[in-house]
Amino acid sequence: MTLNELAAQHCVPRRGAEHALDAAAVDGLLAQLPGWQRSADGKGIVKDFRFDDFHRTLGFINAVGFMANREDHHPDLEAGYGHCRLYWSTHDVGGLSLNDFICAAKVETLLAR
Ligand SMILES: C[C@H](O)[C@H](O)[C@H]1CNC2=NC(N)=NC(=O)C2=N1
Repeated sequence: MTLNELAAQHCVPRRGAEHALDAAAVDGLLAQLPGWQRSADGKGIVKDFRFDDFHRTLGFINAVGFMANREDHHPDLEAGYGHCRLYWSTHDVGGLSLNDFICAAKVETLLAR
């Protein structure tokens, strides 16, 4: 699946370990997402986004937050003056589901220009 095909999908509720993606599926999807990596805990994917100043960082956070509410799928955020680290994981699955990759792809399209 390409980045644009991922970004065109919408999250659906995914609950239970049967929705967890295996290592090969995660590798295949990560290959479509520039700069995204597995998190240290192995249960998520992360990327740190850099911005020139605080208001650009906050604008990004607000755009991500709006999308996340629409999708009912929410990232962990860690931010400072010029950066925001996003962490996507599916709590209801206890690891990575397709929802995490759909949202990561949507973040990439938010930034595309
Ligand atoms: C009912 C609703 O779909 C769930 O509570 C959603 C809300 N947002 C969520 N966000 C994330 N990151 N993981 C989830 O499992 C999750 N579950």
